[in-house]
Amino acid sequence: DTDMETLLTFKDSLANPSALSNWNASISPCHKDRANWIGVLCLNNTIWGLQLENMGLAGLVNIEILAALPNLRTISLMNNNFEGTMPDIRKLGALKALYLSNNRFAGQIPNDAFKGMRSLKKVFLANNAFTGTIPLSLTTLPKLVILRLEGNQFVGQIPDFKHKSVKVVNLASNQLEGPIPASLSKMGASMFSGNRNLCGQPLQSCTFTSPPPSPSPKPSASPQTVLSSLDKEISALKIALIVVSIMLLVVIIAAIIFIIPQKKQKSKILEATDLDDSNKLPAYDEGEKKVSEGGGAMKRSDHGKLIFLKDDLEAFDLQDLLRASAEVLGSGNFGASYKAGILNGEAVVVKRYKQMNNVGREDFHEHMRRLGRLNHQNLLPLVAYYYRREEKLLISEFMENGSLASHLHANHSLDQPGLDWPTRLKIIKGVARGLIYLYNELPTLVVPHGHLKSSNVLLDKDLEPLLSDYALRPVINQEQAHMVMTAYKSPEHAINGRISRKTDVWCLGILILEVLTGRFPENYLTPGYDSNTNLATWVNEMVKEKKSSEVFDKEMAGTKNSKGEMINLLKIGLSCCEEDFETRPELKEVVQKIEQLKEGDDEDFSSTIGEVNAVIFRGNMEDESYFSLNR
Ligand SMILES: Nc1ncnc2c1ncn2[C@@H]1O[C@H](COP(=O)(O)OP(=O)(O)OP(=O)(O)O)[C@@H](O)[C@H]1O
Repeated sequence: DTDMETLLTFKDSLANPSALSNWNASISPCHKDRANWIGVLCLNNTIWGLQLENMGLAGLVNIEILAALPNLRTISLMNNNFEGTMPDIRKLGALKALYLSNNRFAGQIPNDAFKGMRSLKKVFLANNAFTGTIPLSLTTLPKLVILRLEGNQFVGQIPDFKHKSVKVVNLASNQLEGPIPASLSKMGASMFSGNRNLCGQPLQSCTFTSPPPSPSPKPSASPQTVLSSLDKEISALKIALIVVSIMLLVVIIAAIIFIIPQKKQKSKILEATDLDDSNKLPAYDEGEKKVSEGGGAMKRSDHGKLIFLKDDLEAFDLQDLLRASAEVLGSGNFGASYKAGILNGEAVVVKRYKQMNNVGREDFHEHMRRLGRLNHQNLLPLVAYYYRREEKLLISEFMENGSLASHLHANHSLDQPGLDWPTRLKIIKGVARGLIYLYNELPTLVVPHGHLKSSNVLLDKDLEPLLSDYALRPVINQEQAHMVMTAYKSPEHAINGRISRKTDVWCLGILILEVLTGRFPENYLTPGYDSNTNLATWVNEMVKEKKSSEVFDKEMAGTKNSKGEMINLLKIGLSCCEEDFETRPELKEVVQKIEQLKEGDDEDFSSTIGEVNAVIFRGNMEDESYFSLNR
């Protein structure tokens, strides 16, 4: 009720709240995790976010009112016409994300406007009319990850950002001048473009017209003074060493008394779940074995708990998992995956993640609960998870048809023929549906999937695709994400140092080309993006060199009468791989186009390959935009 009152007060404070028409007292804003009111994000009957975007809201906004919502973590007012000065947010100390871009906020932001905002990770103030210098309190936010100030009128020098957490600071199109501080020198040059006079890495180095004044020479000291000051320094060093040794001794004694007995208990769990550096449990070394072998001394109470997200599957516990026969499925960027047969005969997959240890326990639980609520036929449901600070286990159902990658790239036989065209199109359609579902359900994530690739598209018994490893970016260590996640292999990350909601579109494009060509995207084998090893570059080159007969996978059957659809899908794939993400289509647009493709009938491909190529050439010649889009 209080939350409702707060929101109604907020609505009344707005000049034209007509878009919030269903905000009224007849129904509460949230029912469990579902929102009854537009733009409200709910969790367990409480409000954790407001997403009032593109609503034509205008006038002044009093964000302070929202401080009465105890669980509010994210506020977005983007793409409206709000005006006035920077809203005062300091009473919302738990806020994690503030999105105010694309409004008409103006004027100088006070230096202490962000003081004490210890949880703030994302600050989007882009494309407003802010003036004056960049507020210093922004530079001291301990958790800041993304700051977007582009398209304002900030003046003066860029201050130094103190915390390593900062990954993106976009300052383009302001009136800033002077040297770029070392803390930001690794960002892409586009982050600083369109300013008055900035210099230093990653832009051109600063040239000073007059050399800085040289310090006045110190009078030289006599040998006696030098020796006596050296003496003093040495005795100060001795004292410091003695103090440090005593402190160390105390710490070691305390460790022996308190910590080691506790550690012994914990290590029993470690014995059960730890892999060595080679990413294999010792018990897994000889293929299929009992996981608990060698760990027989474990008591039931010693195990950590598996936390189940789907009630119907709560049929086993960690001990069952550890006892189960298990088989290594493979080892990816994040860690290894195991297939484990549990008591009721069903198989589950346990995947170990080592790059999730920066995220706090509560944030991790909250994110897992969020993922557990997702429900779509093209998403692999997360069944359960296990939390330990250094390592996490995520448990999902085993998909008997393996991954799309294994179907596309394994050697085919009569028993396991390659996928035919109707099946490949069905898979792409399912992937597109799963993706758009993620986009709709996770509106606040920058990349709702983030790790889309063919080994993360699993196939059920009917070859229906299910996406896996989705929406993990918020819990993956930021400093490792760029090494392991496919989103970070996109051109925009290489060029602009950023990823966006269009980055999954790029990954989808690569996946489409992989499905059509049967070629493995080599660019995923190296860190970062390299246009030379990019599949889209290869396809474009082949078409330009009139070698398009080699573009489509020769093992793809069932292509007769489908050439138009195949070419259309190839074009969709290439448009998704557009390097400039501004001109790349939105996911919604791509999914609509994919949905319109028909699945064709089942005849032999070889007889039509010539025709297909002829149509590709004709299509390209006729469609000017085809090449210009995919230069
Ligand atoms: N639920 C599942 N059912 C069947 N096979 C699976 C399942 N989950 C993963 N696999 C398969 O196990 C293998 C290893 O998967 P894993 O997710 O560990 O690595 P990856 O997808 O290759 O890389 P990354 O760690 O970057 O996601 C892959 O071939 C994958 O397709």
